[in-house]
Amino acid sequence: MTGQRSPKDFFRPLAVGAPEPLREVPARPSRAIHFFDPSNAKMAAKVPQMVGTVDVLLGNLEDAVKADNKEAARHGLVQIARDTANLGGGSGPTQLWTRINALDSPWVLDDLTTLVAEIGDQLDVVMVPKVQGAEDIHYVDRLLAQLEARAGLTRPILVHAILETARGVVNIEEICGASPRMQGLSLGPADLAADRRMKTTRVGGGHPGYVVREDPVLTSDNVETSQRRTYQQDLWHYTIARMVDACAMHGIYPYYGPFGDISDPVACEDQFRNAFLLGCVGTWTLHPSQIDIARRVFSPSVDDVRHARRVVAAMGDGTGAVMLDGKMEDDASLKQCLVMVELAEQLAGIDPELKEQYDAIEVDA
Ligand SMILES: CCC(=O)SCCNC(=O)CCNC(=O)[C@H](O)C(C)(C)COP(=O)(O)OP(=O)(O)OC[C@H]1O[C@@H](n2cnc3c(N)ncnc32)[C@H](O)[C@@H]1OP(=O)(O)O
Ligand SMILES: O=CC(=O)O
Ligand SMILES: [Mg+2]
Repeated sequence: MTGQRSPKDFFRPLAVGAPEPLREVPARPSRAIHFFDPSNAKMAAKVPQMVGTVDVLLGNLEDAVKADNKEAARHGLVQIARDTANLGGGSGPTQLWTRINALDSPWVLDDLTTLVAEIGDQLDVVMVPKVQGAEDIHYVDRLLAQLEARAGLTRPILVHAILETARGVVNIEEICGASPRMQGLSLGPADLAADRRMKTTRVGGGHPGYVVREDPVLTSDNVETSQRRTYQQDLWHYTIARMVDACAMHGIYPYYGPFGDISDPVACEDQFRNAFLLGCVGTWTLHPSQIDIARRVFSPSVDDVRHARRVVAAMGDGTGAVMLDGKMEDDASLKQCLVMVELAEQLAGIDPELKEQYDAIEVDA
């Protein structure tokens, strides 16, 4: 593809002395990417006690941080990273991510140069907002390599793109394949709605006007018999499905993004679950009350793990077809079950409560 590196150069470091790019993106649990504003003293004070209780802590520098607080947020993040034990750095229970300012903003260059120099060894992933195409990833890729080399880092910092422009959606495959640093994509429903000129005013979630109405049921005299019910549809289905395919094709991870109605945990849970079922591995949490919802939704249920283990056991060498509870299982349903079993194993490795629940599962033949 035009502008892409040739296969032989794809995994070469982009600066002398920069760490070797990874061949495979590590599958680290990231059910909740928890956003905090490092310039907000109350939020910042809560961060140390959140380590170990949430998969990812993300110091947000972009939207939702007031322009006057941009520098305080950047320096606040450096301070928090330095002062908080076991935060980020490729191992440990909680990763450290940041969302930098947009690439055309007056703040982004200082965001990257400061953060990589000061806390690059702790920073696991840099989330880049409003990514339009591969050129944005190429810019960040080269700059990160130069900064990593200067800082003497031995582990590459990964890059995550937010899909929040129409052009970004159109260019989704080239964005995912633009660099071995690409870790994943998040849906940015608020900016995406604005960029598409959708007629919504919400941050993610559904809309009562986006419905399908059932057909009229008529009597023999052509009179409608009852009220026609409507069914609310998911505004984000198309975009999330595209993200899931593009990410799976490139071996990287898709995430739902923000759900802004903090006071509606039920709808939040539904939106997160739709994304989980379609293939997303996690979501953003904007308020502490959303963390448990994300953790619950993006961890396979005990019933699903029990069923998946039963199918794996019944399928023996993994070929052929068997009947379980009146349903046919074969190589393809086995592969789905293995996704569930592997995710459960991975999560049990970092979540003692889940480990206990999964370990207690008894599988009958
Ligand atoms: C729209 C597209 C996007 O870009 S979404 C991503 C950008 N937005 C964000 O990052 C928003 C992050 N969240 C927030 O700013 C706050 O949670 C908002 C939504 C403003 C609500 O804050 P507030 O009114 O203080 O809520 P509250 O009174 O219920 O808070 C209770 C205590 O919890 C704290 N808290 C709040 N949010 C967080 C958070 N994200 N991380 C850590 N702590 C948080 C509050 O400071 C408050 O603390 P305390 O009990 O007063 O000490
Ligand atoms: O940044 C997120 C969005 O929804 O916009
Ligand atoms: Mg946005």
